[in-house]
Amino acid sequence: MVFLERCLKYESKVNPLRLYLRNGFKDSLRIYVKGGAGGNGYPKFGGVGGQGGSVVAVGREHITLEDLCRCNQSRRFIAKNGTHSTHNFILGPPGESLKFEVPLGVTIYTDEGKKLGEVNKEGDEVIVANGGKGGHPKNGFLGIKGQAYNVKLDLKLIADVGLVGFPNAGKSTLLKAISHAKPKIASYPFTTIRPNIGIISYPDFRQISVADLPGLIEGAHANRGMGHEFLRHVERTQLLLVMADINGFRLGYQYVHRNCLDTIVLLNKELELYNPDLLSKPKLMVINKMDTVTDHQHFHNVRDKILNISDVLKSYPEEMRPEIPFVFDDIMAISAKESVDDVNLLKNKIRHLLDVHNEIKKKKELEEKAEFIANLRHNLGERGPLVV
Ligand SMILES: Nc1nc2c(ncn2[C@@H]2O[C@H](COP(=O)(O)OP(=O)(O)OP(=O)(O)O)[C@@H](O)[C@H]2O)c(=O)[nH]1
Ligand SMILES: [Mg+2]
Repeated sequence: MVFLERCLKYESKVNPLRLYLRNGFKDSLRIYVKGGAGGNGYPKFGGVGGQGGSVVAVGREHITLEDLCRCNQSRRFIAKNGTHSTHNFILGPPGESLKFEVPLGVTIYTDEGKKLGEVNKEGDEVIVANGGKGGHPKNGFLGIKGQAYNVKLDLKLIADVGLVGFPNAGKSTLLKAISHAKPKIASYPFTTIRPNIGIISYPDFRQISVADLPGLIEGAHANRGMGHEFLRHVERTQLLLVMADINGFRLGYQYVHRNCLDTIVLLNKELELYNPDLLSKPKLMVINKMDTVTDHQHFHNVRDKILNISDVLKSYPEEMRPEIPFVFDDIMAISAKESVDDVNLLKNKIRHLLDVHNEIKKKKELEEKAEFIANLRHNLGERGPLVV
């Protein structure tokens, strides 16, 4: 713990999302946890043993799963046993709990897949293994063992914006253009093999984090390609930025060429198959590589079709057709590589959309609260006034 505190002091001035860039990216970790055993009771005086300590995960902003490995290389987290009851201490003191720090966005599962809890905010605590009860008259004065098992820490990034698209669409190129991130960029598919995070910094010091994910291909839901397993990282983003290449995509010569609209329909289908809730998020459509086409009418055609997607989908085979069609907040045409103006416009659009949706969310929460209070008042009124 002391070492961890030292690590944290050193890291405390660094933006937590930047830590992922520096430390590489680990999004899953298996550890062993063991709650302390309860202390034995003292039959002669009816003494009760101390409760065993628990193992508790605590959410901390400035930490990564790599830090956790570095600070506890054995990956064993064991709490202290409760003290036996004696003639001096009829009630045995409880064992000390072991608290360890985990990054925000971690969900903890047992090997059987049971979810123990989520850590989403600074200071959130999840009891990962309970300590055993102390021995007392009803259990024959024998302390009970604490829970002991392996658990998996699954990290979902908490970025503001998630970049999704087919491979080669230019997602990493965009991330590089809007932030100081240095993702690998190349003209072949699947250049990005793990999520990258970049921070957009605005002149008024506002910062917005963007997660660039490996490209998705059709059939991703059936584990084709590698994008699917990373989709969980967009589950907690507030805005989805869907990116498509105006020229479409072809995985290789043995595969069919998908035009720009096809790739958007296929992305729609893949996101829906992964988790339909993703489709209710605010979404921005960005058509990239506009510098490669001379005729902008092509973009307008694609945009018109996206706006009429329900009709357009009728012409697609059933297996490609999503049930919940994309509805975008806006559709933009850019050249991530060649146009600084386009990139700046996009940066401002991202900020604007996040602000608008946050306002809507806040308003909705206030309305729900007001409705709850109104219902409460109504119910109390029916039962007559409260007498205190
Ligand atoms: N002409 C042009 N080329 C672009 C543009 N944006 C990206 N590219 C090129 O497209 C290729 C793929 O770009 P990436 O940024 O690696 O694409 P990606 O979507 O991150 O690809 P994956 O990581 O494989 O999913 C690279 O050769 C880029 O230079 C653009 O606006 N115009
Ligand atoms: Mg990439």
